[in-house]
Amino acid sequence: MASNLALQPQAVSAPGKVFVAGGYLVLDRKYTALVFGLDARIHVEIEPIRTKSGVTLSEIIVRSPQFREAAWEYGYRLTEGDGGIAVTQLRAPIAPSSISILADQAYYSNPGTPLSPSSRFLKFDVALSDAHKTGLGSSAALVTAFTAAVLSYYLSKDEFDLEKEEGKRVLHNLSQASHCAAQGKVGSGFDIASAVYGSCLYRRFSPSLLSSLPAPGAASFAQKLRALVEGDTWDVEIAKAKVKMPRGLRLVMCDVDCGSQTPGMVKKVLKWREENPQEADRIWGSCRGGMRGGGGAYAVGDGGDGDYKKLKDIIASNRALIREMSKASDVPIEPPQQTQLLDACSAVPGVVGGVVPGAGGYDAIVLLLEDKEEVIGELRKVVEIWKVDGEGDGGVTIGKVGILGVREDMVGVRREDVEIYREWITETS
Ligand SMILES: Nc1ncnc2c1ncn2[C@@H]1O[C@H](COP(=O)(O)OP(=O)(O)O)[C@@H](O)[C@H]1O
Ligand SMILES: C[C@@](O)(CCOP(=O)(O)OP(=O)(O)O)CC(=O)O
Repeated sequence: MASNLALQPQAVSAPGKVFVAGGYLVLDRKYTALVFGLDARIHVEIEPIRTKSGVTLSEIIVRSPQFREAAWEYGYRLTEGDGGIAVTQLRAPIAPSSISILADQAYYSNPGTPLSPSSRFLKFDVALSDAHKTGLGSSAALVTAFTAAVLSYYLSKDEFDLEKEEGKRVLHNLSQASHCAAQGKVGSGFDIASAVYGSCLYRRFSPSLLSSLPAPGAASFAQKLRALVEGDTWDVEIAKAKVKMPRGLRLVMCDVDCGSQTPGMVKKVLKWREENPQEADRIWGSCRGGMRGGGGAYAVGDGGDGDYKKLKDIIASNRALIREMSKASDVPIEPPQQTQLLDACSAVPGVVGGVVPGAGGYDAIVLLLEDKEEVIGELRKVVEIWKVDGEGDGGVTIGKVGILGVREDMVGVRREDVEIYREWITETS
């Protein structure tokens, strides 16, 4: 570990995601997912604590200066028996920070104001708990950028280099372990994969890798965690080269206001699969066929004839299978309200098609379309006046639909120039 004198400010950003194909299936290692990274990023800047009085503090202070009262203070100590460094949240209300988190605008739909005319980030006049998230994977991008910033800060370049493949591999594995610990559950981890690598085809790691670790702080935790994240037993498969947006196309995401959230969708789908293995295997097997075609089509484009027929067919048959799975499991993955919206958007000239991203439900859709102003203009006309009459299926009424200011991006985690954040960083008193 570098000596204190050598610690230099570092900054890292990581992208959000949109999950395009393979939802639920990817929870099983037999299947892969197609996930796109987005151009909305979360940034983390880390630097020595600067106190006005010159006093040295043995603390890590984390702040989200875009939000009200968003500062967390931690003390740290080395545990016995190689349990690692234990981090304890402190109660003392000391203000500023050494680690700062800054999120691009598209992560939240709250109105914000720039600190200065050239400011890339907005100040939101709300607490973080009142922020309206747009669901772009803020927690995974945050954990990834945070982990990368901390590793870059405390380790020498020989020990950790974000620009090297090995650095990315260790960052990926450690971020997965941290995100699972923070969320208290093991998802497929597709969001951490896209935060590190950008758009990719993703096959998950075996969940048993993490369940065999001792609890954080318990004897030999540090040593076992290190061996796991640096070793070669981590069996994730990430194929970046297989995913390219066909020339001339782009993704557009729409945020859908709705009065209902459906908790427990994953649990319910997995229960259905357990109770109906034959039906589930048939549907999932067909989805996998579609995924192969889909991944390939995204990679090679559509022969340049401009009508994207092959892609249209793949999207249509994937959606039909998703609806079949929705019906069989009684989970609103692509509920009728979203079918109507997707069909209306897909009928706009220049729109190739669209799906409900990730776990599905009522709150978003993602569309693939020709990257032309007039196509977005026509699409805007359709979504801005979109209204489903009366209460839809399941008692859910869809409200306003908005186009988010994001698009796909191939770039994963990257170092940033610390100067971008200057106006957001304040001294500790
Ligand atoms: N700007 C931010 N600063 C600090 N924490 C944030 C910020 N944005 C999001 N988070 C954290 O990420 C969590 C959101 O995670 P999650 O509910 O999984 O949403 P998402 O679908 O966007 O990943 C929040 O509970 C919050 O703790
Ligand atoms: C069901 C899933 O396969 C995909 C869920 O994708 P979303 O994009 O809906 O996820 P969140 O951002 O966590 O809400 C679960 C998983 O793979 O972990």
